[in-house]
Amino acid sequence: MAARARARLDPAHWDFFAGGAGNERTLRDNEDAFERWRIVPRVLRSPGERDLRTSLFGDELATPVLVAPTAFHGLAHPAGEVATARGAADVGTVMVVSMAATAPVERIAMAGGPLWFQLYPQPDLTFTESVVKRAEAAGCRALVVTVDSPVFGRRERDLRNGFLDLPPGLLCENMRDDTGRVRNIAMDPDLGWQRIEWLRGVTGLPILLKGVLHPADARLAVAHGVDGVVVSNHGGRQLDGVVATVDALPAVVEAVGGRLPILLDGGVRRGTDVLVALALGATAVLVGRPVLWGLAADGADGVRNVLQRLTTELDQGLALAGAARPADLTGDLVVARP
Ligand SMILES: Cc1cc2nc3c(=O)[nH]c(=O)nc-3n(C[C@H](O)[C@H](O)[C@H](O)COP(=O)(O)O)c2cc1C
Ligand SMILES: O=C(O)C(=O)c1ccccc1
Repeated sequence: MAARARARLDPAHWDFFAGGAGNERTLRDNEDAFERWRIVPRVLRSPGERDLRTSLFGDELATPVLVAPTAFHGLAHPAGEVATARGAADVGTVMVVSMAATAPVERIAMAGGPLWFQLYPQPDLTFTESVVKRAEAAGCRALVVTVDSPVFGRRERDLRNGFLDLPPGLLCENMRDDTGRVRNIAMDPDLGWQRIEWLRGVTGLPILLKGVLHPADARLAVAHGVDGVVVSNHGGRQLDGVVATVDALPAVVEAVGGRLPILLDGGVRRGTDVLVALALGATAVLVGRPVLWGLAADGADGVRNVLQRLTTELDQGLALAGAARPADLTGDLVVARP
């Protein structure tokens, strides 16, 4: 799917989607780290018909594979995020809409599937609140607050290509203010826990923090009353050299101690990667680039294909490991390679 996407994309846009920060060590390591885990299956457990349904914040999804928030789907396909949402709706999973989406959240919602909204809290609190209210009104079911981006990462491919902004005709439609002007997305170096508390007062939606890697932050997240954490390094696009997400997961799981659902993204490319993440304590995973490749290659069908394949592989992996449902995936079913 990546090869088909690459053949269709402007090389600078391919680089924007595929690239990471700095030397791209973390980008590579997210995938390589899954390579270091092996499955220790159980036998004679009669897994029977598998059941992949996953409950999150009161909603039931058909699969624990969700769509990660990624910017600028209009660069990948003319129908942009609307096509992505159709693909996700078809498989019965959540699409997390990026604040940097090129389609208005109201139009993305017309695809009919469950949506969450990803937020970069803006220094302008009035505007931030209006974006949150807009996402709520469009029917988004949770708020995913990205906390790994006090400044923008150093994406050297983009610097080399001179890729700075969207081409004419594409805009961050969810950054329109009440005057109709489209604002630039600001990364806020002053973002702190007090802003999470402020957000808590602004919305009744579940709040997830995306970009947690340190167990101490996971404990603080619990203490501040958030509803979930996403173990993520932004797909290696923020700080290069940061720990791979599947390597960071066990300590976060231990710190949270079952008090919140923990999601993971970064490097998930196979159903067996999903299986490993769930066995290590994640409730669900999100996929970023594979969904973009599906979208660029084949629009909504391509997105559906990618999500369906990951789900089918997970289903088969569960059966072969002796598990009927995600909850049966316990830590003893995986081992780190020496
Ligand atoms: C092209 C691209 C754009 C992204 N845009 C956003 C974004 O707008 N907001 C955000 O929180 N994360 C963003 N991310 C990070 C993803 O949500 C996710 O953490 C990452 O892609 C997961 O890794 P994977 O691509 O290996 O699956 C982006 C990632 C990519 C590849
Ligand atoms: O978050 C990102 O990785 C990203 O690529 C992005 C691009 C433009 C605006 C916001 C985020």
